[in-house]
Amino acid sequence: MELRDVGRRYGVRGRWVLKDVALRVPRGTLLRIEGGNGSGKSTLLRLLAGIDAPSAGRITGRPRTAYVPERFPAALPLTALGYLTRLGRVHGLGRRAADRAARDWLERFDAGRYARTPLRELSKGTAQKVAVAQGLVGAPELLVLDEAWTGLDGASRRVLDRAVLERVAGGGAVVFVDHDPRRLAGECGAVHRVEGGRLVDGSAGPRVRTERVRVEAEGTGPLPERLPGDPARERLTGAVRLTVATADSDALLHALLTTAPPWHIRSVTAVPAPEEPHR
Ligand SMILES: Nc1ncnc2c1ncn2[C@@H]1O[C@H](COP(=O)(O)OP(=O)(O)OP(=O)(O)O)[C@@H](O)[C@H]1O
Repeated sequence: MELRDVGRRYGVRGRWVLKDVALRVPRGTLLRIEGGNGSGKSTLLRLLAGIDAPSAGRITGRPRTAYVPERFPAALPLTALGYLTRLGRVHGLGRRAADRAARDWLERFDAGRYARTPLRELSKGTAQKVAVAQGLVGAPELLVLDEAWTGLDGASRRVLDRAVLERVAGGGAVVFVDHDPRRLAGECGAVHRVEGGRLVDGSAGPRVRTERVRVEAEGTGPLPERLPGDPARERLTGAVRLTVATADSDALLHALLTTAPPWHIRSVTAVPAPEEPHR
């Protein structure tokens, strides 16, 4: 697939969120997209996924694509298995093959016992497993992952890491955004950074200096007293800001999303080392 001079703005007079983006996504490659908050990463992923169209430029050679969005539409009136089986059918699998693939992926994510559970009754962690499984069930030629690891437990994150590498080894392309700069580090064919609406080579950028992650979250219940990574806490209006070492950020997000009642994640920002505030 190839993007040529691609631009995207929301509204005819809106500012260009992306401009003159040129990108080739060859088969068998793993591509990381990075960039600051609101820089346009999700916009680029939606264009790559084909669920949004560019305002300028062209996208050619689209392969069979699956997309795991930042937020999963869990309100569909389907069970986990019913949903995954349908997605498998959409990707061209026969009824039995789709059923088998759906069950396999639920098992791999240790969620087989929720096969018959309606999507809207799933916990946040299990819903995220289903969200990720729907991207994998049809073995797509292009897989687009927007923060897909967030909300998964440690074992499931490793399952997803492996699944991504399997897709790439099988000739598929995977493009992802993740707040953890170590995610599949060393495995990426290329790292690109969205900066000022342009796509630039990101491999030597702030990524390597990132040591901490700042999470802003809001919730109706109390914040758990013990949180992974013992984050620095800062109260905001109606929210809390937590800063932890990058190594602890996944565990922190998982703890916030799975506490009862769950906390809602407002934003996740990588904090480059030179800007690190005093704790
Ligand atoms: N549907 C939309 N309508 C209007 N503006 C939008 C829309 N989607 C995104 N934007 C704007 O486009 C810009 C880029 O947003 P985008 O979500 O792509 O950034 P991002 O890098 O993924 O951000 P984050 O890291 O916070 O997820 C932001 O200013 C955002 O407000």
